[in-house]
Amino acid sequence: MSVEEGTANHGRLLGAVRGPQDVKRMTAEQLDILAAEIRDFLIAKVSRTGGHVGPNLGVVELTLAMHRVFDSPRDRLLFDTGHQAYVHKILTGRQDGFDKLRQRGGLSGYPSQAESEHDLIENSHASTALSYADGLAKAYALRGEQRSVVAVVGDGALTGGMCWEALNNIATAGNPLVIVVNDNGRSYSPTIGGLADHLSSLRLNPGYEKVLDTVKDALGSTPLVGKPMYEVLHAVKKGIKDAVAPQAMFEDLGIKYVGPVDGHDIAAVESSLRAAKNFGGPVIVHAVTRKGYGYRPAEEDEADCLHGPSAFDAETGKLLAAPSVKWTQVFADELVAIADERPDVVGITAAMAEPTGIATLARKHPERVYDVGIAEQHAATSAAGLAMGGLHPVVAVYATFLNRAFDQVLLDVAMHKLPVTFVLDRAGITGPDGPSHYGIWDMSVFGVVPGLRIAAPRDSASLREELREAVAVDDGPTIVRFPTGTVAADLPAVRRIGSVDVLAESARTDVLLVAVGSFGQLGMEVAARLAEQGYGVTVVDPRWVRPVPAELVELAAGHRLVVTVEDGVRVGGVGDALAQSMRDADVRVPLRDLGVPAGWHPHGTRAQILSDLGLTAQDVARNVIGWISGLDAEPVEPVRLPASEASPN
Ligand SMILES: Cc1ncc(C[n+]2csc(CCOP(=O)(O)OP(=O)(O)O)c2C)c(N)n1
Ligand SMILES: CC(=O)[C@@H](O)[C@H](O)COP(=O)(O)O
Ligand SMILES: [Mg+2]
Repeated sequence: MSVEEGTANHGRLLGAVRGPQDVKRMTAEQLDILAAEIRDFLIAKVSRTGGHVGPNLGVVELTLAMHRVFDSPRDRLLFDTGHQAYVHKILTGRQDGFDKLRQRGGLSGYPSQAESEHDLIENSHASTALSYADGLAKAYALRGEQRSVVAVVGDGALTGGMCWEALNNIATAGNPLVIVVNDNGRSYSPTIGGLADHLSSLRLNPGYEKVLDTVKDALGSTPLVGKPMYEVLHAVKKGIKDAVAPQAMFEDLGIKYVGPVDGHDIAAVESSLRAAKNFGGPVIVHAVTRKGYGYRPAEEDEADCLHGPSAFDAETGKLLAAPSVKWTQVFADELVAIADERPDVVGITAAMAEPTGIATLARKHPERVYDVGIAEQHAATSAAGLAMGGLHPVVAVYATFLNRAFDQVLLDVAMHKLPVTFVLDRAGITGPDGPSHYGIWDMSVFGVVPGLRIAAPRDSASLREELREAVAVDDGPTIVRFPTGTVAADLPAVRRIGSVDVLAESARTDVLLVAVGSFGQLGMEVAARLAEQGYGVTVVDPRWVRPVPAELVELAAGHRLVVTVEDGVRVGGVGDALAQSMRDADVRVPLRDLGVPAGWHPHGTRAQILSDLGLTAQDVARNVIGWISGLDAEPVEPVRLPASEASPN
């Protein structure tokens, strides 16, 4: 495409970029223009679709430099968490896809192998890229392939334990590997912990910068000619660093350190990357960037630098969606009320205080909230320690992120019967973030943990009630899980049997419909549709879904058909567990379980994906009518006894 044609699309230079080779030829002046055009493009497109505008504005120059120094896809560029790969997608031929970013059938918000040969890691969970990179570099070394491996990892992701496991192995292996630390000082909020302090000591030490500039000027005319010269240059810098900046941490690991470099200075980043590329061993390039760089509404956004907003006004950065009562806020407000009454209740967040609502508690009781960084495993076991110390921790994470702490929940918490409450926001199908963000595993995966109880509230009132019940449990862990978005209108029960809420019942007991969590409303709509066909449906909300309440088995025995519907995987879900309890009690009523098939479901809106999965009132009702009418039509077969038990006559 010519520059002129490109102009018609996205900007004079950007419109002409169809692949990385187009940026390799550009002059410094053109690159500055291109960076500005990319920023304009990101703001224009992501303001309409929503997405990770802040993180991507911070990596424009960094990504340009990476694609100029390395030859993707032969050289592999890995993005930790992957939410900051939009610029990479823009430079690898996918500009046209941004009108449908994170929409069904459109561009994924994360790298996607189906989209491009330039993409590799699709997993949106943080702190994994260095482990992938370690393995990839070992594979290339063993196969004798001369290919660079470059991993971009944020300062937030670097607080995840896997990164340190990987760094330990990377240092030992000694394979050529470039680790770009994208240090903008923030996860959502400012990054916490000793590592963050260390990184800031590196990037903020004026003495080091001044001395370094002097050395660089002196050596500036000396072209880097591979390892020998690099060693000289590096030895000098290392000596200086040790003198003015205590940055031995990385180098004592056996990994060379280059930086800190201004991550918005393309030439400086390129120079560091070329040095790292030619070094012949593992190198960390410490790039200092600013989240939301070049867009004032993002730069000035105190909460999270417009980390991942929904659609927003490009001029002001203000969200376009009207505020609605979110599940998260209901949880946050009730947690504060509980904490006001219970001094033993404390909150833990894994670098997501605002998104999980824990920040509300922190504003009221700052001394009782712990941000552990992106470290869910540590969150779980440090919660166990807090509980051992006489407190009741409430660990608030997105459901999908607790997956990585299964062992910690199972053994460190549950086996010790410790009173820890895990509040899982974004449980079930979420939508725009796609398969690795779907919180669909918890009721199955954690449902097998002995002594752990799982609550799935259906509305605000039940969330408040079940959260209180959870923090009142003192002989084991609890989970309270709820979906993303606007909380459903309160759905009152007609009565309660044990811990089970009956939402609707009829004179006929054709169907027991077990509607898990926020599917309570769906259950009511299904019952109405079946009533039109003359069938009677008892709709129940189990409230505490694992272990399965015994009352459900008793209720099942009084119906012709049991149907369960849950916003979680079917395998090992509530339906499976209820079927097992019914078998154990010899209750031989047919049961059909509806839920999410275990699999990698595409991104879209929550409603679209649930519809694609048949989890709508219309689809469920149609299924139930088919099943119940099938029972009507079934001849009553005599129970066939095995021959040996048949009566002699
Ligand atoms: C295991 C895990 N926990 C939490 C998250 C949610 N999350 C997405 S991005 C992000 C912050 C990442 O910070 P950083 O690595 O510094 O990248 P930046 O956004 O600053 O570019 C978090 C906590 C996640 N993706 N994975
Ligand atoms: C990349 C990441 O894990 C988060 O930024 C996530 O995209 C946030 O999801 P919500 O928009 O549901 O808070
Ligand atoms: Mg960061």
